[in-house]
Amino acid sequence: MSCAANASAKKEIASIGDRTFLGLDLSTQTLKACVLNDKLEVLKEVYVNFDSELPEFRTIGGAIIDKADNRNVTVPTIMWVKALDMLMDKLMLEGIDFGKIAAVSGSGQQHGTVYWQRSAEETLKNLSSSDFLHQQLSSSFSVTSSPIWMDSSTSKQCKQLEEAVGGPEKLAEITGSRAYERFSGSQIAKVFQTKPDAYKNTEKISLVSSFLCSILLGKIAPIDISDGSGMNLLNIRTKKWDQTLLDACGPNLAEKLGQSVPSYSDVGSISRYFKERYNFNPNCRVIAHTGDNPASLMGMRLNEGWIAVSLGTSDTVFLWLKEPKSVLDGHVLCNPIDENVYMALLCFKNGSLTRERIKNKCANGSWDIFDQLLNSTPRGNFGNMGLYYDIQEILPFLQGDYRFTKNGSTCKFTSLEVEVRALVEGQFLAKRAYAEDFGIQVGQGTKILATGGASQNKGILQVLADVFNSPVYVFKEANSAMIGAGYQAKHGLLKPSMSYGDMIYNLPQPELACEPYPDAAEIYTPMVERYRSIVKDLIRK
Ligand SMILES: Nc1ncnc2c1ncn2[C@@H]1O[C@H](COP(=O)(O)OP(=O)(O)O)[C@@H](O)[C@H]1O
Ligand SMILES: O=C(CO)[C@@H](O)[C@H](O)COP(=O)(O)O
Repeated sequence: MSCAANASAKKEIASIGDRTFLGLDLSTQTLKACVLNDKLEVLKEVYVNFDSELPEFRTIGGAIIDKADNRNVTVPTIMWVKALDMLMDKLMLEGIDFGKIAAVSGSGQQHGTVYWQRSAEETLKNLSSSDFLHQQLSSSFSVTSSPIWMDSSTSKQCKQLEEAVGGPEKLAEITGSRAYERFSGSQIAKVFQTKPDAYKNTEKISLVSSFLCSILLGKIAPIDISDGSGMNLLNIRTKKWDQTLLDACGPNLAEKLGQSVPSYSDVGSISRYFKERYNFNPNCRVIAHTGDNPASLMGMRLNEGWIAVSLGTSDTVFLWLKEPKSVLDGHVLCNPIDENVYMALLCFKNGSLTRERIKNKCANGSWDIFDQLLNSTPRGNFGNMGLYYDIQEILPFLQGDYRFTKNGSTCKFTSLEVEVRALVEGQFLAKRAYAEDFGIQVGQGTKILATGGASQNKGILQVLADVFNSPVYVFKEANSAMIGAGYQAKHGLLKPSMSYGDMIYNLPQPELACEPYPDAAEIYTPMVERYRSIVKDLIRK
């Protein structure tokens, strides 16, 4: 190390009150960043939207869906790298003092996998700070398009994984979930089976979260146990990979994945590339990155008694869980704050993009008109109900549009406003039905915390409050995964001297957005039962 480098290595990060934290979120449609001060207030946010700012990759909603069957869904991995180049430049243009950043953490859309070519780690270590990352990492991926969470092409591999351990119940008991098509284990198995040479040339496999972390670290970062629980490969009790499951997916998988770590782990200092190109302080620490839902749990400061509903590209329902449980519909993940507890997660694929389709069809592409239509129909929608699945849904496993009047199935509703309400009510009826099946108590005393892009929409939140017969709260900041990553940066840096609870103790409480109408239970409790029976029929058919 030169004298100058040595001196700068000793340079302290800004005084404690002056230090900042960087939180990143590589979600489906956007790469987001926030800079938080030591009080965890947001100083700056910047975004790179994939469809509009990186049009050369031709994504729609951040993904490329294979039109042949709508089941193969991927993203060119290099697009995410280029987005990071752009995000860093935006932060620089905003005048961020990178030297004050004490720690960085991040989150990523869950389940997606990145396949690092042999020698990629060498490339990561030796990046030249005068060039963009995407110019230098363009040949670092043995599989150039990463399968993401919207993919549903791996039913065959799911069956194989369940058979390897004695059935779906056993797999759910070990890993927190039965086999799901989007989970990383079956995706890796598909790569091994369909692209054996690419698999052989793969030195390491990352999740989207640990891939982002690897770039900041300048070496392959470990997978954290919380995002790792979305792979069908990790034993959620021992927090170790399950060898039988690894063997069922492909050879030498343990080496390719590396050891998993608790989500708050300090995994090293920021790489030379970021120090030289952006003037990061050499003492800036990189904290492990996690999945966007676990990061949201942190950002929403969720504790017992609350149910979180995230309305992003996917819609998810999640909550804090003290003990793991075995369920066939839904997931149990290791908790990103404390490895001795868990979180429950339900995921619905057809969230915001489906709402956008109906907005474009019925409301001229305007959320304001969408809201007017929603508000011009009564709760219960005159007995009309709709289920809309643009792509293969997870819960329930259905695709297509299904419309019902109070007398039975129909191909078309009589008005646009009925269609809009049918969509929104149908989406929340599904969430309530699956939440109840999971064992979540809905009703008396339930409090809902909403987040994600669509949580800015009061009309949508009112339907959520009514269907769940519970008040809905929001934080001013709707991007809880990004904020949660910022919190994890500080938590990981200070642990064990400061607990997460102490760290967030003085932060503002969420604000009440909507309360249910007095007739909500009377209207929606029977509708949940009707929804269950419709779904049962559709699945049987
Ligand atoms: N006013 C609004 N009403 C309903 N949905 C909205 C509104 N504003 C944004 N959205 C939705 O938010 C979505 C993006 O949410 P976001 O949480 O950023 O997604 P992700 O994190 O998955 O990339 C968009 O697809 C858009 O449909
Ligand atoms: O598959 C899941 C969770 O199991 C999704 O929730 C992804 O994590 C994508 O998240 P968003 O981009 O929609 O926030």
